[in-house]
Amino acid sequence: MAADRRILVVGLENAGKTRLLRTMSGDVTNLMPTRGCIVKTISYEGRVLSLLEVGGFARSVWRRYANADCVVFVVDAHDRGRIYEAATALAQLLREPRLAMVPVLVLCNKMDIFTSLKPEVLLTLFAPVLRGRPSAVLGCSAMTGDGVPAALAWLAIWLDRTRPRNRRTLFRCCCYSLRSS
Ligand SMILES: Nc1nc2c(ncn2[C@@H]2O[C@H](COP(=O)(O)OP(=O)(O)OP(=O)(O)O)[C@@H](O)[C@H]2O)c(=O)[nH]1
Ligand SMILES: [Mg+2]
Repeated sequence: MAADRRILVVGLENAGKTRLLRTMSGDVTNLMPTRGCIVKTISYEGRVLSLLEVGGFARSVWRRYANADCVVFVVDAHDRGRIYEAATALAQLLREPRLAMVPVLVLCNKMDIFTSLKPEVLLTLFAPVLRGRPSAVLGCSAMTGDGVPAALAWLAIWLDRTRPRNRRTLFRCCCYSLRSS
């Protein structure tokens, strides 16, 4: 089996990260805010993707998990009052040197709610944060699954173009976080 590729999934509390991972893996159990982190491993067209969610409440430790091949940043596009906070949080994370040039996918979640901000609007806010690296800003609904296949397809393209990183510390950090949360 192919070596797994590791994707760091972060975003503010309530953005929909756990729902997204569950939609990707076909798990429909109840949601709770994530304390520490969650790992979901899925198969996608011959690839093994390990998706590591670090909860929004654990924002101060996101960068401990920077040894990833790709970053997915989930935004609650319906929560207009926290959009700037979300962009600032991503900008702070991407100052981490280990994330230089790592592909970043911004997922504008909750597109099933018609008053949510559209990806085109959020693009203007996130573009300066993403400048100089492979990136995309896409809409999705973790609730209905709309946009999730396109997100996976984008990740697959960029993972195939980049070599796996040396990430021996990723799961050690993860165990530490689970013990300490
Ligand atoms: N309408 C709608 N609600 C969503 C969507 N995605 C998530 N939610 C809801 O938003 C709430 C938070 O979802 P979670 O997946 O737990 O959010 P999270 O980003 O993992 O939050 P933390 O673990 O606290 O960082 C839940 O009530 C979800 O059902 C979506 O696409 N549309
Ligand atoms: Mg969560």
